[in-house]
Amino acid sequence: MFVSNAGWIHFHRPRSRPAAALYRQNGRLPWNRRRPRARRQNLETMRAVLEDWFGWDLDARVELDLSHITPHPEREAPNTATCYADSLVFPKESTNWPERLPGTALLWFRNDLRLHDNEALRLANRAESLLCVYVFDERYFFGRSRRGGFPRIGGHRAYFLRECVAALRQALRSRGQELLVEVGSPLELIPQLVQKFHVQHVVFSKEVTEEEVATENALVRTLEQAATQGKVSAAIQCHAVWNSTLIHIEDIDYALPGKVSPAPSTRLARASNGDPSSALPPFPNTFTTFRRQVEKTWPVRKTWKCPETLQSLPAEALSFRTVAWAGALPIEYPAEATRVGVEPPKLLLMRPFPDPRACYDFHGGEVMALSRLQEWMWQSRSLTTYKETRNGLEGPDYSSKFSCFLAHGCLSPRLIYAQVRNFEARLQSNESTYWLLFELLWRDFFRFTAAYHGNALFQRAGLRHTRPREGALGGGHERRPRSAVTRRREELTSDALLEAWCQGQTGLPFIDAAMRELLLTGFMSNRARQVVASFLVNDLGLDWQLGAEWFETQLIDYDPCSNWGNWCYVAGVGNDPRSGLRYFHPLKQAHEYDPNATFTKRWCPELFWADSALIQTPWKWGPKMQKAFRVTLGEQYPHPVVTLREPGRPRTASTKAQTPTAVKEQPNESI
Ligand SMILES: Cc1cc2nc3c(=O)[nH]c(=O)nc-3n(C[C@H](O)[C@H](O)[C@H](O)COP(=O)(O)OP(=O)(O)OC[C@H]3O[C@@H](n4cnc5c(N)ncnc54)[C@H](O)[C@@H]3O)c2cc1C
Repeated sequence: MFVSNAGWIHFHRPRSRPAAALYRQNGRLPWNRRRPRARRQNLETMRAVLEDWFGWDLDARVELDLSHITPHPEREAPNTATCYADSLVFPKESTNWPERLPGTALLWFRNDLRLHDNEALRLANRAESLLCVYVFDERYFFGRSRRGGFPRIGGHRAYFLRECVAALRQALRSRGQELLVEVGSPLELIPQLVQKFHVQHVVFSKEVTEEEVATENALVRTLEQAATQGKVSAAIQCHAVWNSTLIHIEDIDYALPGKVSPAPSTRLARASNGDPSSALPPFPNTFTTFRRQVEKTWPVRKTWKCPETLQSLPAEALSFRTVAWAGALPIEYPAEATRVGVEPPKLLLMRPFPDPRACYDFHGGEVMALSRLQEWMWQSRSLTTYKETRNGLEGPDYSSKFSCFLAHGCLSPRLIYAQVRNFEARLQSNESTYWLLFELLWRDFFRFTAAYHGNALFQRAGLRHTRPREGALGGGHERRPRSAVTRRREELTSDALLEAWCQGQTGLPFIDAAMRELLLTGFMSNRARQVVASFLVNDLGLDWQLGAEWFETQLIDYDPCSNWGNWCYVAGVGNDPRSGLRYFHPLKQAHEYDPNATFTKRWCPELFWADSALIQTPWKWGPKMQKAFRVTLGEQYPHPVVTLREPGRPRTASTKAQTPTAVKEQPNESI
């Protein structure tokens, strides 16, 4: 496969296929250097053709090496050091870190898979030698969610994560370092490495959610125990570094567990159990209070640039650089997987078939993240219209698509901030440029909220500590005489309803389109997320935790704080100043955000012939209409699992009492 000077992508044909068939299939694809989208589509087609040749095992057997294709000049991956040189300056000292760390530091990469603005790396690099480690945590790869029993991590995210780790390893190698990759439990593996390489400092980025904090604390306990038994150095120290938010936890005046001042470089056990009963006020319940306080001064620290060279590997580790001991990026699950009796796991780290309808071709890694930042902000200048387009559903540029990179730590939120300020100073400052920062504050807010409320975020009662209404059929329902359709709803069990929702088979085209997009690509727009979440809670009357768990499985950009925080919010158990559930009427939302039904038809192609004005209410189609639209309900497309009240019709007194508040956008509060 190569790109000719004329800009055509040529495929070599595998010999095993008849030449005529292949020629029809591949031929030549135009690769227009001036049109990145066209190029992307061609690359997608190319991938699809290759997938077809090699079947579903493409990624396992053949690594698509596109590096020899000359990159499009506009899409060229920027070099962190040069491209953003003016915003990447050394920040004020974050904490009271020591100038030097004696001995070897082990840097455990978690959701901070980048070199730029990575404070954990910065601290670890002060040691005499540095050992970088990433562990594919078996708990997520083999585990199941608590209520729904879904896999904790699905194929889309697993593949993206693998790309992020591969890119990190590449970046470290280019600076004379190495990334040791392991699969298993960090609680077992890290102490082993500490012992083997005589590590004195274990450095990692601080997380805030239940499981991750439990892991951190357990690791500290294990190391302390090992130290008392003489297995590891008695001077072993753990350093948990705050690394993930726009606003540093130390720079907001709220009492939060995890606040580490005044002595951050102490044992984690002391550090992570900050005292919430200190003199500082508690973290606010509402976003507005938090935002106003932050916006008074915007205390965003400057970003930190990674040095060109890093400390060397410990002497004992130098030998593993060229041997398999450095760990292979797992394409398939390790043999031990069969021991725990999980289903064939090899699919999970492989990319599901890349759907050419996806709004964006997500690839993990720091370079891809910086490239996206460059492309979206500076080249297409989509930032200038972000506020107007952010509720879109289709295409790469209606929103930034930064979330996937932020969730895995390939992109620093402070770098985005610096770039926005740069953009405002050089090109344009308007409501849209502000709004991106506003959304990043929502991300921070959910993270601090998770830190403050701890486990409550994952409980059914959420942050309100009140029980949500049990199985209530929300405000979308009209009390009508029973029809065939409403009977169907009653006959369906909760499991069947959940299954229909997850698979995009509810019979409500807009909902199905969004859920199929999630299933097939691992991404869904913010607007669609709100609508499908509201539908699950209010219209299907299902437990919101099941929805949150399904999102956890599917989303590439899964972030426990943003996901569970938003779900709590929609389910009415979060920190929404308005009481009650938030209701997004699916029909109203469809008419408003997908008026021509292009999004719906893209993901529900069986409804392609349906009239755009009628497509959202298939239960109203009589036999003649079904014939005209070339679809038979119950065959090509399912009957709806619920019937919905027409939007805008006044509610009766009896339904009013039960119904959740329909969402009326409040510009200063809406997410
Ligand atoms: C039910 C539900 C579940 C969600 N789960 C996740 C999740 O697991 N991970 C995740 O990153 N986001 C989640 N979100 C928030 C939001 O939908 C995504 O961040 C956004 O769609 C990502 O696309 P983008 O990067 O193009 O967003 P943009 O509109 O370009 O926003 C820029 C950035 O701001 C932040 N942001 C925007 N909206 C929100 C929000 N509502 N809450 C928190 N941060 C926000 C994100 O970091 C995002 O990357 C969820 C929203 C809902 C309603």
